[in-house]
Amino acid sequence: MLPAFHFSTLRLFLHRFRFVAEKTTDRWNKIIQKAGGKGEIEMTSWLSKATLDAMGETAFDYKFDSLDDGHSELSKSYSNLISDSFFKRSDWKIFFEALWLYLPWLLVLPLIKFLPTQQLKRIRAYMKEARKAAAHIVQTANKDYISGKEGRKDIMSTLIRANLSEDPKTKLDDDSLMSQMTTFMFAGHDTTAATTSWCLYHLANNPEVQKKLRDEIRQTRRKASARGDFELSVQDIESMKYLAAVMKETMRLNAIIPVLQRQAGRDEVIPLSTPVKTKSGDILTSIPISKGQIVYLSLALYNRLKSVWGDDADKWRPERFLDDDESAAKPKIKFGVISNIATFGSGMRSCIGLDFRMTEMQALLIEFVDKFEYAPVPGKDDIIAAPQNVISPMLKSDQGHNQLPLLVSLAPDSEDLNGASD
Ligand code: HEM
Repeated sequence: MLPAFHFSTLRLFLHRFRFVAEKTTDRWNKIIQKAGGKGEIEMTSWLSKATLDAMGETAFDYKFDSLDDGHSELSKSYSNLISDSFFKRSDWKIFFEALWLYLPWLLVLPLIKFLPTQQLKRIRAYMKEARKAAAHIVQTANKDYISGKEGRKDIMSTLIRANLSEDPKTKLDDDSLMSQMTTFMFAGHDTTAATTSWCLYHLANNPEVQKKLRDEIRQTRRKASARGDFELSVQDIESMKYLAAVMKETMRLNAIIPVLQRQAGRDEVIPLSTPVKTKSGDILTSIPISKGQIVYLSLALYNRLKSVWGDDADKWRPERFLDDDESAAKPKIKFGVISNIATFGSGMRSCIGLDFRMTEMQALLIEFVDKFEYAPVPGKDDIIAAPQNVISPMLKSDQGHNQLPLLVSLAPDSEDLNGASD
């Protein structure tokens, strides 16, 4: 899959991410203009729409149109697929589903196609639509390859072309290729939506950081327009160190996949970097693991270890990721795939979508922060981290679904909103 996630492919996506970001701010602008210049916007649902559209545009060259209220069948069947089935379950359904865990898989697997639970019905409807869309992409990419056309640039098409030139023995069949579409949607949509929501949450609660970030964005835009460029280039975006620090600090503090699970392939002894004292007073310097044993790795805990990040590990402070920040944690142990943050896993199964997500979030945040100012909504600021399919913001006083209401108004000296500023 690596060719599909190559940096040169991702560069091509920047203008598509930008398009989605502009469409989102356009919708928000309409809402706040109607509310007299300042309005409440529920961020998680909008970001879920924006990231689904961005995923469609870049990964499959497919228009979900969810920012236009989801006219595509796939978008309708996918919308809130996991969170709905997670929360809208009666006690008997939870009991029924829990029973499966005690049945042999060989018995359960053939039944999954027919079981009438709400969750499985929705997953089956989604799979039907996803397969239709994926089959179309696979056929088009195959045709382009045979006719020697350069073809489409989305991730799936690049993946299909790379696969066609593979050794026939290791090639994926069409069915496996189509399954990748579902993997991308599950792995890359809600994850980015939740992380961007957390980012806006922290910016709303830290107005001085929000202003500093906006200043950096505008300064970079001024430099680009002095060069005669209308849009920011990839290099411009890469040069925005404060934006990167804001994103990294959010990913550190809000690891939206908090725990990974691994199964030991053989008996092993894991050495500990620091000895641990158990409740009975024994000192452990290593942990023995038996073959087949399940090991849980807490990414969220590592990201908040005081021994790694310093005494303010629980505080959101982007400055810790700036090179010139003297007080930034300089950890002795290096872990993960980006700046010692565990959020994307580590090693050969770490997140393949890391650069994709960085580029997407950069494009969204640049647009969002340049155009609007964000603040908590009085009386609706009791935000907690809730375990849904990923860890998302939710109101403590109104639990049941993702929610991040924020007060949104035009940012000072905001331009480019069809004359809507001032
Ligand atoms: C903030 C956003 C994201 C987070 C926090 C995240 C996190 C992770 C983590 C922790 C893993 C490792 C799972 C494991 O080791 O068991 C992973 C794997 C993966 N991610 Fe992401 N991810 C994000 C965005 C994306 C995006 C945007 C895509 C695709 C466009 C993506 C595609 C994948 C895929 C395909 C894998 C499986 C890799 C493998 O098994 O070899 N992710 N992700």
